Amino acid sequence: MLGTTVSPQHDNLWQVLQSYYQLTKPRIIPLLLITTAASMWMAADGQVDPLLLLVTLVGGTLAAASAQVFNCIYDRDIDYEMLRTRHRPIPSGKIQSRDALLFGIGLGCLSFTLLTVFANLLTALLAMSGIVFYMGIYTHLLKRHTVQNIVIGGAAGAIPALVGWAAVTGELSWAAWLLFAIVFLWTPPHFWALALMIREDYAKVGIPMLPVVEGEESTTRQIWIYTLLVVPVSLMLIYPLGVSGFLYGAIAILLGSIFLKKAWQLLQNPTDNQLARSLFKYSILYMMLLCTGIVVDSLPITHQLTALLTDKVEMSIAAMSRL
Ligand code: HEM
Ligand SMILES: CC(C)=CCC/C(C)=C/CC/C(C)=C/COP(=O)(O)OP(=O)(O)O
Repeated sequence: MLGTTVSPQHDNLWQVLQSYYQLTKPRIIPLLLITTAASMWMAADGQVDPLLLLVTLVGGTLAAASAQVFNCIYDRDIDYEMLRTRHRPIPSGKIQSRDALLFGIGLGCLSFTLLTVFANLLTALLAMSGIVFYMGIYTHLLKRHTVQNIVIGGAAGAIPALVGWAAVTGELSWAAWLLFAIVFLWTPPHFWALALMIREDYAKVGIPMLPVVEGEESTTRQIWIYTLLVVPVSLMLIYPLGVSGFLYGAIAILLGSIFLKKAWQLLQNPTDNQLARSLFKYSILYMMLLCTGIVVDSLPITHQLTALLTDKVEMSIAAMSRL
């Protein structure tokens, strides 16, 4: 049954368009796309075909939007109950579930067609698997039933990294799976920091998010463990995989140190909402800058500058050893 929680309001065209836009949870999509783009640059050794980049990012946007629309339909009952989400288009009565369903299907079909025609079938299938995983596994099976919901469900959010690699190469490789692993391990600190701030909302609707079920101390301990894991895993792009270099390494170490410091501070003060907010905001900046680091590191100009610098250092060492 696809009835709405509140009877639909009649708005002008602009308001209707805005409501459909809001239904796609648009604020999250850019970061998903940044992981796709980073993966594409890495796969293409810094030289990405601009048309393929555009098509993949548009296809990825449509797929993520479709997934979010289905999630909004399925979760309309709890979205209506929670303060953070009750203004969303379905619980607030601006869009009917039936119309949203057609919109979500349309977005998914467009994405599949675009990616199949202009990228390749693997890319399109991966994007569709993102929709199925987010909707079927995370939203339906896990979110309301297990405290591990976002750990396993986090795999959906990591799929865009695979999409980017597949678009460039037509296959998957260790590097693609490593970027997947970085996003996967990053998701628990990202989400639990936020969940610490809004646990009452989740408790009210009976969603078993970790801070609700196990409390602040256990949550901050698990945030710390995942942060401890994500930092060394981010460095594996340099060794053993050898797909990123010194510049990325410096960026990953700097960003990772700040991530660890913030997670450690929260571990020492599990009830401090300001620290949780700061970690949540930083988690977004971390992923944004880490992916930017991957892109910049992959550029031919960076390779040339690194080679030049290495030559100079080697020459200086040779000159000093002759003295
Ligand atoms: C299971 C995995 C995830 C869960 C449960 C989750 C949950 C959330 C929630 C509840 C918010 C607050 C949104 C709001 O206030 O409406 C949020 C914000 C955000 N998430 Fe995640 N997230 C997950 C994975 C990801 C991934 C993989 C990315 C991108 C790589 C991402 C990027 C963002 C961004 C950029 C924001 C901030 C949006 C804003 O500006 O308000 N999230 N996340
Ligand atoms: C390739 C592809 C299409 C991948 C799908 C990626 C995707 C849509 C990830 C979303 C991750 C996310 C923000 C989950 C929050 O859901 P929630 O239901 O817990 O959030 P809410 O409480 O704000 O509703």
